[in-house]
Formats: sequence, C-alpha cells, structure tokens
Amino acid sequence: ALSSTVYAGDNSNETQAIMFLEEYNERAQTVYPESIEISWTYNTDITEANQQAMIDSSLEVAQFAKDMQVQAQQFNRTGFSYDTNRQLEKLLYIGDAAMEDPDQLEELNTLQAQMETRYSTGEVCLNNSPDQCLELEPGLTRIMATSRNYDELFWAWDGWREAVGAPAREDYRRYVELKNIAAQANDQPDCGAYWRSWYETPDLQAQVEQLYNQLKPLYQQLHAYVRRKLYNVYGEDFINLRGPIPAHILGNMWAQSWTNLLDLVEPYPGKPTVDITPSLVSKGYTPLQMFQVSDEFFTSLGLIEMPQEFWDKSMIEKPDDGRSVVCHASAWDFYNQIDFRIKQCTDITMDDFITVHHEMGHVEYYLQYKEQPVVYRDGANPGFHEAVGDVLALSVSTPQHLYAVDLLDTVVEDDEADINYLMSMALDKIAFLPFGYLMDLWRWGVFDGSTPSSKYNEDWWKLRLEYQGIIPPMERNEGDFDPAAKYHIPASVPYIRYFISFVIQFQFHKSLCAAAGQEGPLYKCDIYQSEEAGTLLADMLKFGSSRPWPEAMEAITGQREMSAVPLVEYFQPLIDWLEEQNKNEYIGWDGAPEWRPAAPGVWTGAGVATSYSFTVLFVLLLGSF
Ligand SMILES: C[C@H](N[C@H](C(=O)O)[C@@H]1CCCN1C(=O)[C@@H](N)CC(=O)O)C(=O)N1CCC[C@H]1C(=O)O
Ligand SMILES: [Zn+2]
Repeated sequence: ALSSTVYAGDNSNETQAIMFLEEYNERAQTVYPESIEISWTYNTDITEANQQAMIDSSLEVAQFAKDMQVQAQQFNRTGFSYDTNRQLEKLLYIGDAAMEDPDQLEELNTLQAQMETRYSTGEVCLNNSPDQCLELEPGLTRIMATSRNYDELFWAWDGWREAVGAPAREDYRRYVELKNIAAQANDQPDCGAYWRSWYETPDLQAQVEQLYNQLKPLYQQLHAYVRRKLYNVYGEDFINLRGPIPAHILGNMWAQSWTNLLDLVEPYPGKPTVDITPSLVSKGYTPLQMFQVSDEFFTSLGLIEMPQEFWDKSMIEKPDDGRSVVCHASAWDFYNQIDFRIKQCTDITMDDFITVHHEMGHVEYYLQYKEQPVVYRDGANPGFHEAVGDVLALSVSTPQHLYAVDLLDTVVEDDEADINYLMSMALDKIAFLPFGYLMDLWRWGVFDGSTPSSKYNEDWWKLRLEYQGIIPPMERNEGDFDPAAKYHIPASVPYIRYFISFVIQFQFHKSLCAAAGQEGPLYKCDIYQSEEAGTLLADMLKFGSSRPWPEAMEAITGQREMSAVPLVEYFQPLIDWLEEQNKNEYIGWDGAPEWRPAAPGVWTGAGVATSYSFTVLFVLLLGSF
C-alpha cells in the first residue's frame, strides 16, 4: 500500500511503465555487477583502499536506485497488471538507498564496513604473544569443536567476544539509529518491520512464534539429554541437572549447532560413526573435491551445474599469502547471468561439507531464476533461499548415501544405528531452532526500541536463557556486547530466514521424497538421481520472487502454509527414544534459578606445555636411573 513517503504519480500509461521496467532491467545488469565485483574484491582482500572503494561504490548504486525510484513513482499503478504492479513496487522500496541525507548513508555504509572488517580480522592471542594468535577460522572454530577442556574453551569463547564483541558496541548503537532512519524512508516504523515486510505476511511474528512453540518440547528433550552427558564429562561444579548449560561447551562458538558433541552424546557408541570428517581427512579430500561432490548431487537431480566462471572465480580456500579475507562463507549472484561464486575458507570437516551444500543451494537458486527480471532475482522469501541447499543435504547426510559415494567405509542399518543418525541430525537441526528464533527476537527489540543500548547484553542473555537454556560461563555486563560475536549482527544480515528454513526444508524434503518415489521413513529418504524430485524443485526455484511465497510453497507441497509437522515426523523415532531416556530427567532449565557454574580456570595454553614438559621430565628422570 502506498502512503506518505512513497506516493503515486498520475501516469497511467502501462506501456510506458513496461518500457521503463525494461530499461531498468538493462541498466541494473551493468550497475550491480560492477558494484558487486568491488565488494568481492574487498571480501577477498580486506584493505583500507578496498574497503573505501566498496563504500564509494555502494553510494553510487544507492543513487541509481534512488533515480529509478523517482521514475517508478511517476506511475499510477492502480490499473496495471499484477506483474507490472509487482515489478514497480520492488523499485519503490529500496532499503538504505532511500535515506534522504547522503552523509547519513555514507556514515551507515562506513559503519557497516568497519563492523564487517573488525569481525573478519578478529583474533585471540595466547598469553598476549603476537605469534600465538588464532582467527575464528580455522583456529578458534577447531578448538570450539574438538576441545573438552572447560578452561581452554572459555579462553577461546571469551577471547573472541573481547576481540569483536565489546569493541563493536558504539558502532552498533549508531548503526541502529541510521537503519531506523532508512526504514522510515521506506515507509516502515523501524528496521525490524522493514526486514519482516519482505515476507508479505502480516502475521509473520505470530506464525514463527507458533512454530517455535510447537517445536520447543523437542528442544527441551534434546537439551535435557545433552545436559546429562555433559554432566558426566564436566561434573557438578559446571553442570546443574535442573539448570541451563554453560554456553561455551556445546561444540560451537555460538552454541547454535551441537554436532561436534556427537562423540560425547552418541546413544549407541559401538556403531560405526556417521561423521565423515575422519573419512574426508584420511581419503585426502580437498576443498575442490568437496565442491565437486556437491555439484554432482545437484546435477544428479537434473539441476543446473556450476558454470565454468564459478570454478574459475570462486574462493574456496583461505588464502595463504597473508591477505585478510571475510572467511564467513557466502554465495554471490553478480546479477549479470554469468558470474556466480562462493567464498568459503573451507576446512576438511563434515560441518564444512554441509556448508558447501548450503552455499551451492544459493547458487542453484541464482542459476534457476537468472532469466527473471532483476527485481525478481530473489527467493520466494529469504527463508526459501536458505532452504535449498539444506534440503539436498538432508539426503546427502544419510549414512546410506555417504556409503554409496564412498564417504563412509561401513554402514550398519538397524534401530540403534538409526537412533545414532537421528541424534547427529538433531544436534544440528533441533539444537539450532531456539538460536535461529532468538537472533531476530533480540534485533527486532533493538530496532523497535524495547531493548535500549543500556540493555543490549542483558536482553541478549535473557533470550539466550529463556529460549536456548544456556548461561554465560562467567557473569556478563554492559561492558560486553556478545551479540556482535555472531557474524550476522555486525554484517547486518537478518536471521529469522534460517529459523524459517529449518522448518520448511522438512516440508520440501517430504514432498521431494514423495516425488522421488521414496516410501520409507522420512529420515532415511535419499532423493539422489531423482529427476522427478529435481524438476519439482527447479520449477519452484524458477519463480524467484515473482509470486508471493505461499504460491511457491503450494508448487512444491500442494498447500500454502509453513508447518512443523514434517520436521516432527522426521525426528519422531528420536523423540520417542529421548522421552524414554529422559523419564527421570528434569525437563527444562528453570529448576535452579540461583545456580551459577563455577568460575573457569585461567588458560595460558599451559595445559599443553605442562603436560609436555612433565613427560620430558619424567623420561629424563627414568633415563637417569
Ligand atoms: C554460512 C552461511 N553464510 C550465509 C548464508 O549462506 O546464508 C552468508 C552470509 C550471510 C548471507 N550469506 C549468503 O551467502 C547470502 N548471499 C545468500 C543469499 O541470500 O543469496 C550462514 O551464515 N549460515 C548457514 C546456516 C546458518 C547460518 C550461520 O552460519 O549462522
Ligand atoms: Zn544461506
């Protein structure tokens, strides 16, 4: 609906409107590619000059978007066709580019670039010695994934927040003010409302809250079971069996995925592992081979292969020439129907193998809708874009598939092995749900003013306790700014899309499995080489954002709603198993409100040095007898 800021002109000539849209589509495919290439240069070589070039270029693109908006506003759209109307509307709401004051837009772009640079170059140094510094990828990520030392984990967790969290607070406070000014220039009350408007779903918040409440019992069961297992490892000083879990011992810097705890929590340890990390390493897999295996899965469905330019220009490994890069993995559409890339500091792990599929899912979507007008080269909604790669990964991850493509040497098919597999999937998909939900619960509160900057960290940890059932290993205060330790906050990338994706990907999986003629339990389905499944998916992807997302949902699932039912169906055997396992556990974490974990010890890396020197000393002593 049009209102004060964005008004209608009086030109009712639809032929002129269509000619304008065609001219826009032509010019956009020069303006955007040039700017995205400059952004790519910064992302793959962080320097002051490249950062400034990106800021300058984004100001030029904003001017182009503004010029186009003024032209789009001349039309009176009331009598126009659905498609002309929809295309024009996409040109009226242009995000930050709508800001009236160019100085404020430059300030905002500079803040966003500075926050991204701080995060991407952040590091934690041992004993403050500059030659023992670790960046997030791969150093700190590997520690969070593999260490079982409570103090070492705290060192990495706290050091990262000290390096990139607290220092971002003031930038973030000003960023929020400017983002809200931009939102109001797009006729929205605040930035959270503007981000939600992309879903064209008036009751979006109510819908995601309902989905979360339907899934909360699954999460509480998993939380209780994992808490018990962590209690067996870390003991009663650090784990209270009726309370929240310390945030730094869940195998991930943000506790958003618990897959790295599989060796601690596996229900039936005797079975062959479903984690292919050892296989990838022992078989000498390279990042390129990981990408090729993923591409082969996509093409086995009849989907479009990655083009030559993708292989020529992507960055799939962290450079070793001293360059600073934005390691956080991402997929890139250059909006010229030719250039599509992934930038990933790929580590040889199952986590990164899954991420490769996630990113390639984005590129597949780009390829499928590249014939659409530029204004429609987007997901049906942002959650759809996040779901594509993950849907395929649900098939790839099955032990049967991994065995078939020689990524697992042995596979056992019995009830216990199935429970092990479902546990490994739950550690990713169920553990994620509260995090995927709370990230934007916090940000929506920040943008609408209910969370003032004086309560940024307090409200963050309130949500982390209420939804994730985790607690900081040490008392936090407003001198900290922990949300900025997660990429999407300083990088200004909305997050509810991932929560939505984790729900709808199981709806898509169920429909694609039916199309592939797979009859067994949903968690065993593998759509590999099914052209029927591929066609069903591709036909929806080709829509881009040309139709409202319920139509895209209907194209795949035959109905128009988001639903948690397929996710619950997929995990049902594990839910039953967990309820049995947990029958004497305290479910939830409100049973010890006064409890706090004991303080972590100081980690100087001495743990390694001491044990090493002790061994040497011991051998010397032996030798002297
Ligand atoms: C690893 C992944 N990186 C994002 C993604 O791929 O979504 C990157 C960075 C932000 C947006 N982005 C893109 O690539 C977009 N250009 C894609 C598009 O919209 O076209 C990521 O952040 N993930 C994956 C699981 C949960 C979440 C996390 O790791 O918390
Ligand atoms: Zn994504």
